Amino acid sequence: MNDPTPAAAARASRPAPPPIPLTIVTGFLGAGKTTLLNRLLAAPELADTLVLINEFGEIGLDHLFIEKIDGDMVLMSSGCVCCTIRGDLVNMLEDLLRRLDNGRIRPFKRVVLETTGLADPAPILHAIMYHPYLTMRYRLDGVVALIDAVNGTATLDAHEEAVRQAAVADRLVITKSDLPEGAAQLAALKERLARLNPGARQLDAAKGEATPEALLNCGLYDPETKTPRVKEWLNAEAVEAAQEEAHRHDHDHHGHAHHHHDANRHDAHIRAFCFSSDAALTPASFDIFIDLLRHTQGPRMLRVKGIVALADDPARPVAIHGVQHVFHPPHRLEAWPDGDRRTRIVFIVKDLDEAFVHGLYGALVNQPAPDRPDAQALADNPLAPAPGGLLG
Ligand SMILES: Nc1nc2c(ncn2[C@@H]2O[C@H](COP(=O)(O)OP(=O)(O)OP(=O)(O)O)[C@@H](O)[C@H]2O)c(=O)[nH]1
Repeated sequence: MNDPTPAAAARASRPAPPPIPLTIVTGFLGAGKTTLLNRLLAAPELADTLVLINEFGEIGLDHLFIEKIDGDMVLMSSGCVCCTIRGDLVNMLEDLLRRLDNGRIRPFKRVVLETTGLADPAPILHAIMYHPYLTMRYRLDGVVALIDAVNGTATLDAHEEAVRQAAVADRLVITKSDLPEGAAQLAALKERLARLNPGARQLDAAKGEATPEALLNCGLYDPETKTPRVKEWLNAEAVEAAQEEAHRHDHDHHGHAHHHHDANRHDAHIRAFCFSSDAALTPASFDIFIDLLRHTQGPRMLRVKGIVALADDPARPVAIHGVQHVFHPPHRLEAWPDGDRRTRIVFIVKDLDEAFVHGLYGALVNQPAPDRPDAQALADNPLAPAPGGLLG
């Protein structure tokens, strides 16, 4: 229906605003996405950038680690953007446009979406590329996939999501080649990535090659430039989206809308949990906690990140980052990033039981599990060291 008011007429006569470039930053768990974003957001080219961060698991911590943000930031947690909250991503992108048009948020010139490390990028690309309104207002500027040189080869062997992330990318950013373990695998990794995605430029983050100029303005995302497998994935998404639409239509028709949710898209063994505690560890117990987790559970811990209160300086927590068996040196923060002063650690694990972590932490802060004495909790705990190990 035509709206005859002068305001509507003025709106209608305004030229359509240029589409807003949208960059997707993906890469497996712990590959270095937040680290790269922090560096990029400090650059003048990224002024007025709106950052969307999607986290896997109930409690997101990434926003605490983003140091400098010129634009706004929206955290989407409790689900992975590629599956459970795919509809939410579309709604959010539409909602941001409404707010922008109504002047209810600070204008932004660019959007960067950081996916979860477990995201399959195909449904995200599909949602953005084939949505009639979003394609008018956003210009998919490119997909940047990060690959960690230390864990990259093993991750590509074990996780199809990582293969897909690398295969759909316009830019492949290799991180951690500065670490000896990463440098040793670099040549083979680069060769593998070139086979997987011959059209994508490879950039070495440690050599300073992942600059805004190299990563932004990749041009409109074009699946035609990708290998045939990528096109297959995107087509599969088109079929699934059509099925979802039909399914939704059926349900709406019968008066009960139903949100389709493919919970099995990720490996059923992978899950996320957030551990929190009011009790502070001593620095020595903290070292033991990390060593025990690393040595006994390394391969099961896909990603560990958190902020930990230490008894020697509880006002300055320690940030920890673990990626499989590799724990990056923890660093002291100058202050707590928000009002919550509890130790909070997010674990993304494969076949690791949350109760083990609680038991170990409890034992180290002298808070044994209620049904077991302290030593017993440690001895029963699969995290407990083997005889002759650190505590053995
Ligand atoms: N040595 C080295 N460390 C790096 C590099 N890039 C990232 N890191 C470290 O790797 C760890 C994980 O980095 P993040 O940026 O949090 O990784 P992420 O991909 O955002 O992690 P998730 O959001 O959990 O998937 C941190 O300790 C970083 O300091 C690099 O190029 N070299």
